[in-house]
Amino acid sequence: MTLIDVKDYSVEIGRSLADRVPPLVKGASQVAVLYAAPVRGHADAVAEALRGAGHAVLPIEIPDAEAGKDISVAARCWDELGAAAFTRSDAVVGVGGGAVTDLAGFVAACWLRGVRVVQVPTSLLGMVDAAVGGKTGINTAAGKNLVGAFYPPAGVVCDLSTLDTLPEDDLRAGMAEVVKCGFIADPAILDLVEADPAAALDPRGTVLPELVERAVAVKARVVSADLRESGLREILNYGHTLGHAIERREQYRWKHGHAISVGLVYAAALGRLTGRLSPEVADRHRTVLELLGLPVTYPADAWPELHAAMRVDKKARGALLRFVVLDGLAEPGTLEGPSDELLVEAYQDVAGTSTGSGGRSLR
Ligand SMILES: NC(=O)c1ccc[n+]([C@@H]2O[C@H](COP(=O)([O-])OP(=O)(O)OC[C@H]3O[C@@H](n4cnc5c(N)ncnc54)[C@H](O)[C@@H]3O)[C@@H](O)[C@H]2O)c1
Ligand SMILES: O=C(O)C(=O)C[C@@H](O)[C@H](O)[C@H](O)COP(=O)(O)O
Ligand SMILES: [Zn+2]
Repeated sequence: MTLIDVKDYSVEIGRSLADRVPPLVKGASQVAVLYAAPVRGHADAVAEALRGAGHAVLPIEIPDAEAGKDISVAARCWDELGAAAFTRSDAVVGVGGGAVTDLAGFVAACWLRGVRVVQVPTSLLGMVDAAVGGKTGINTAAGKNLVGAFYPPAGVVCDLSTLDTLPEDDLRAGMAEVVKCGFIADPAILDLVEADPAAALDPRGTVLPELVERAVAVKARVVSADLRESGLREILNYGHTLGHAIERREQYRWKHGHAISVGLVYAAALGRLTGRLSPEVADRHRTVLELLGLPVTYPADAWPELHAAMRVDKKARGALLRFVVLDGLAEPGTLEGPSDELLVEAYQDVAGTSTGSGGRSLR
């Protein structure tokens, strides 16, 4: 097992780790286990380990994927905690993909103004990103993750054996966030993917665990330095300004990682067109993502809707849009208040209508 420390807690990475959960909820009489139907088996294993350690378990099944990140679902969880007389010494455990861990963290952050939460991510994306770092929340009609709290977990248990049941499409989607970490901080990730994309996607091989560890290390370093996103943490949002707009336009039926994949190509185009990023590194975004079978294009006629949706991005300041861009490999920076002309030009890379502007500078 590998341990990666975040400021006040650790991320444990290994196989068959259900028994690592009980020590993290020590002192709790009751433990609510939140999960969605596709991971019921994994949640049962965690519940069994908790019962074995003497805890009373309150299983709460929530709707799958983005349908779970809804205020009505959070309210139902709070009703169940209330009915069970859940106290401040009790604990919540989220078992599932990023949607479950985001919701579980939010439920725990608000109940009695904060009870312990332990995250047990079962998707690749949950392990390398969603369950680590304390961003919790739900979606609203206005956009993605617009209501939430920074609420760090008491611990994160990444049981790699759960990935054996993860659908391949979701495994690929998680790789978008891994690749993001490669571009913003750890280019060895990109080298590993390019050397053998099939190995990178094999949950029983040795490459995927290394990618998980590297991506978690990037996230751990960043959130340890800036939990509340007052500066450095914004780099983890690389590719997300357009990505979240796509998710909203698709009414959350697109996988988060798929939307972020397209968003990464867009962010790379912004870097290239402002003369900050070389055409080679910008192109590398598309090639790495394509090697992993991830989407890199989106319809041209969607632009007006996407542009409007980007206005509620959390990095925006008033009417000023702000993007994370690269000044080189592993050199993230900020692009503030880009012109509409630049935004449209960059979108042509995504819409497949680019006229091949190469390294041309456009500010
Ligand atoms: N809080 C953060 O910092 C952060 C970071 C990145 C993403 N997110 C959020 O995470 C969500 C995306 O997470 P995701 O990609 O895990 O999607 P998801 O939670 O929707 O899971 C994808 C699908 O895989 C299923 N699944 C998960 N693990 C499984 C397993 N081991 N076996 C079988 N099926 C399994 C889920 O039930 C779901 O159907 C988005 O809501 C995104 O906004 C949050
Ligand atoms: O941890 C972060 O910070 C991130 O930005 C990680 C992202 O991958 C993640 O999707 C996050 O939920 C997006 O946050 P948001 O604040 O833009 O909603
Ligand atoms: Zn993300």
